[in-house]
Amino acid sequence: MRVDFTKMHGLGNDFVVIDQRARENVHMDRALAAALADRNTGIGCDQVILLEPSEVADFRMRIFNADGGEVEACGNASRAIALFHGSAARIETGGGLLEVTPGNGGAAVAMGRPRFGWEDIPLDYAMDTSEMPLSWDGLERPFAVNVGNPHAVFFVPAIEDVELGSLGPTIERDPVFPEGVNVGVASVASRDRISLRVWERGAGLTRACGTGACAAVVAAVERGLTDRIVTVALPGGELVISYDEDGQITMRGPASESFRGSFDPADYGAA
Ligand SMILES: N[C@H](CCC[C@H](N)C(=O)O)C(=O)O
Repeated sequence: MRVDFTKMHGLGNDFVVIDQRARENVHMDRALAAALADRNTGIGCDQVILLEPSEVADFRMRIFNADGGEVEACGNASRAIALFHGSAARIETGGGLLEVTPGNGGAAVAMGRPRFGWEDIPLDYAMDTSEMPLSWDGLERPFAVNVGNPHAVFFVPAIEDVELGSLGPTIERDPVFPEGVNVGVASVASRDRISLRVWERGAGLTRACGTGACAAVVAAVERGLTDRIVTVALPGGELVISYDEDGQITMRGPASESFRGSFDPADYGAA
């Protein structure tokens, strides 16, 4: 039986969305997610997003990276799903409960509060997460934070000068990050503007990373580099992140539907 999907993106970070809230049409696993995400032999995307019923929210969003790994959070997909759903909703994710509000060609997402403890990131051993005493070929002393998923944020003078395509995977897979990590390189342009590139865990370089933008703003505010409302310029476009006095993160930005289609799981070796 063919399975319907909707192709969506947030600033070029793209998704295959499969709505299984009414019934399960296909059993998603690592192999099928990676096969669907493959840009040569599959549909092609950075993440596969599954919608399912939830006991604690309006519905549940499951996130599978292009490598097939299931993870806890995806900021850009949260906005895409808000648009897809079409009205305000509470969404259950592995990283916690999100509140989404669609509008103005995108959505606002209440992402919850960041966590800073070394075991929350997680890291392999105790250290100061606000300035990890480590370096990787000149990239050094990142701010580590969990915003539903783990991020290491490096502040640099010029993000385009960083060889993120080679340094990203090295850092992502460093044993100090037992669950891997998303790697952001950020430059602070002013008290309300940051430029950012992200090597995503399980997906590589993407056009945008919503949780990466949240992590970069939290890091910048905690280090006193910016005010609490910041425009983050990513390769695919801009997001506005606020990180308020009581620690709540809100992300605002666009989301789009690209096209709708269907696939036969048997073509991907699935039942
Ligand atoms: N690669 C991330 C998941 C997708 C995050 C990104 N696409 C976003 O918009 O937040 C991780 O493994 O935690």
